[in-house]
Amino acid sequence: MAVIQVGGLRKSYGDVIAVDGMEFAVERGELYGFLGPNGAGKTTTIRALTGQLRPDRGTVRVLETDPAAEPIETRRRVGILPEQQSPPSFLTPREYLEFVGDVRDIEPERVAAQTDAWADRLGFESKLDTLHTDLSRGQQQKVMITQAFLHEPDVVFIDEPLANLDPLVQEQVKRFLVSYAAGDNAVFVSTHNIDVAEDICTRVGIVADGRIVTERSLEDGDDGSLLEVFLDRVTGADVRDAPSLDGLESELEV
Ligand SMILES: Nc1ncnc2c1ncn2[C@@H]1O[C@H](COP(=O)(O)OP(=O)(O)OP(=O)(O)O)[C@@H](O)[C@H]1O
Repeated sequence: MAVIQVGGLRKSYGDVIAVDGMEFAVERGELYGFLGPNGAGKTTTIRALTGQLRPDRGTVRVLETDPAAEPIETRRRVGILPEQQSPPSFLTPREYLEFVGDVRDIEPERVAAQTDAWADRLGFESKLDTLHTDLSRGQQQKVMITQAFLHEPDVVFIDEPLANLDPLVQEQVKRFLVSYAAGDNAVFVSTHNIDVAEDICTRVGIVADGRIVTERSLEDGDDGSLLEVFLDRVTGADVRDAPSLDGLESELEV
């Protein structure tokens, strides 16, 4: 049974139609990639899925709950790593994670154990008691990843999970996401990065103009690379006319 379900979703901001006719479903065990260019409607969809905005039309269900009707309950049960969000500058990672644990009703001992495990996994043990204002962007991103998984949620929404991380930590986070999804959870990753989607996702939905234009399972070896499908469905370009795939690919990784 699907733990994330979106049907006929529409959301506009004034005259701008950000999402229209968005449809997809994600089941436990899937690492679903939401891949699309700037302005395709990815963040708007995630905000509808996490109870941060009310759709104009359509159905949104997360763990069988309507996030617009029960935003607090939804946010308690899922993990969210929003795009470009930083932990509070006036707190240390340890204080912030204690605060997050408190809001989510997690036992303090479990919060402490999870904090130590994540600090060890991502290598920020020495920064646990340093104010966020004195941490690098990458170190702050590690704290944000930790808060999303602190309560070991069944469903996690992540916007650009690898932003600001060095290559070694990127590999660790990628491996963690794959194993977390395989443990009967659903991980939903929004990204521009075709390589990352191809590397870790079990299935990818390609988003353009506010809806999914095609979906690809990456487990059963669908024909063609994701880049070719992306170019064909999003830009209408024939990849054989392209002078260099590498050049195009880096252009797409905004
Ligand atoms: N608060 C807002 N007010 C007006 N228009 C908005 C607002 N938020 C988003 N939009 C518009 O809605 C469309 C979809 O935006 P959205 O942020 O959902 O795209 P996205 O796929 O997440 O893009 P990116 O990859 O650049 O983050 C864009 O045209 C954007 O300009």
